[in-house]
Amino acid sequence: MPSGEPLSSIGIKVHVRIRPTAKPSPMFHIEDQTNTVLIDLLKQNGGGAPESFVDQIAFSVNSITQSTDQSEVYESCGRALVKDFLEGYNATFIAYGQVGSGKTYTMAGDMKVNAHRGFIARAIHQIFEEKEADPGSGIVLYISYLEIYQEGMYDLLNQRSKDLMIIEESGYVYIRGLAKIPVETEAQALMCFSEGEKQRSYACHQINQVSSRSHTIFTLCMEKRVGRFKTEYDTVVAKLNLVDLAGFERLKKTNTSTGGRMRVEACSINKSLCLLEQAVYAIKQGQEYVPFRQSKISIILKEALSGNCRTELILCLWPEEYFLDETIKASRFAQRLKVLRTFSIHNKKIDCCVLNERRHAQEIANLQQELALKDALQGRPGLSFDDLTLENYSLYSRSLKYLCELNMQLEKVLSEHGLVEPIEEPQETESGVGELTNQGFHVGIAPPHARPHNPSASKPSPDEIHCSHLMLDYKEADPSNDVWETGSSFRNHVSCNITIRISFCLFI
Ligand SMILES: Nc1ncnc2c1ncn2[C@@H]1O[C@H](COP(=O)(O)OP(=O)(O)OP(=O)(O)O)[C@@H](O)[C@H]1O
Repeated sequence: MPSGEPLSSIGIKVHVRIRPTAKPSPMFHIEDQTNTVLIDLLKQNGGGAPESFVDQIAFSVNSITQSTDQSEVYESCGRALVKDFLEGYNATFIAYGQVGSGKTYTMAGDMKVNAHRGFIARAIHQIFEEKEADPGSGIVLYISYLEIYQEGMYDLLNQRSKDLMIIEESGYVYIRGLAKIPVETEAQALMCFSEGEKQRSYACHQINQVSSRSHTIFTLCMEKRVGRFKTEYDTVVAKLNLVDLAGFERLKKTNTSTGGRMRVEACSINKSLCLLEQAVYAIKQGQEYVPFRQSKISIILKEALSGNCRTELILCLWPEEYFLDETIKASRFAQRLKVLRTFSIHNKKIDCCVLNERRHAQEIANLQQELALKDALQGRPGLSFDDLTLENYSLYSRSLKYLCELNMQLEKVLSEHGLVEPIEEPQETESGVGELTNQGFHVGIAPPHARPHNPSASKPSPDEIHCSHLMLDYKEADPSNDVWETGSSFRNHVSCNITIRISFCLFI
């Protein structure tokens, strides 16, 4: 993909991961060839007993895996997205499903056993592998770890953090106060992740012994320098969000229906997921107003759902009879999400030099306008400043500086040798060829200050613009010798009988 080229819209990918279960439902099927999840529905017979499996709902997805092998799942669902991130594209990977379906197992896994490490540790490994393989790429990485617990936002990498605030600026969402920890090695990054994990809110209930009570977003930000002077844009930046959503739960099934903290947590989780679903539905329907601001997780996922981001979702399913309703509900959400389209831009940060150049270009444009206005007022129409480009401008500024220095040098050297009188008031010379001999010709090359001007033409040609160099030639002051040397080594000849010629043409 050529740098800086925006991509056309891309669809959100949905992968399904089916967790192992002792009692799989006979009504749950998968069709590997077409990547379809099929669920049989019982037809109710006038409120009586179900007649037969007559209806079937089909959910088509991008891939389905029943593997318990973490590495296999990462290779098929994660590696490509992390590669996109390393190339400079924003990416988000979301784990979604009911409680106990395997979201945290997929994202975090078990850090103590290598083979059981989840998506986050594997992504970190892939990123540092790439960084180390190409030390010249200058990859710089930062980590943030955010938790949304009962609509409050907390920094898992800073225990003292209070409820953080979301800032939305020019369509981008930031979390004010969220730490961005620079990490140089894989070990440092894993350490950050493990420290954050320790701060997460978990609880034990009937369905899951270690159930997440919050949504978490582990973010890796990358800056990749691509050579300061090679191109205009020299830093590629990208963000990888790894999202472990809390699972929706039926209060009766988790046995948290009798009040207390876990019930409040469950209600908050269910509500936020329901609001996220509403936002997804609104985008899918093409509604003008999308209710992102109704919940923290919705607004944080705004970019992943409809902005500059490559987004993939892993739908974790637990295909037991007991959870069939939850399986259908989760599959419906994923199906809606799958039709959403985002876009993806190769993100580049403009460096200060370029910004300065742009500022100069703007300044020139403003000055040109002013000068044109002045000329018009003074009755000098027809002068054009179009050819004074940024390049010419810097050439001009350099010539000017050079001129001033040379002028002083020239005066000094010549007056030291008693060849000329020091010049108090520099003559204003706009253009032309001055000739200086050791006979005492007064020389003054004044820094031009009026405007880009060539007396011989109303509009300077680009060639003439390039003449704004000062030429310093010298030759032996022998009239028969017509060979001019160029350069400032006339200093060595000054005591001899030489002629110095200064030619310049400035558009001032
Ligand atoms: N694909 C899988 N292979 C092996 N074990 C799994 C798999 N998925 C889940 N498990 C096991 O099931 C249990 C529950 O998984 P996990 O905690 O990841 O669910 P969850 O969706 O994150 O639940 P919650 O929403 O309550 O946090 C864990 O003990 C985990 O090890």
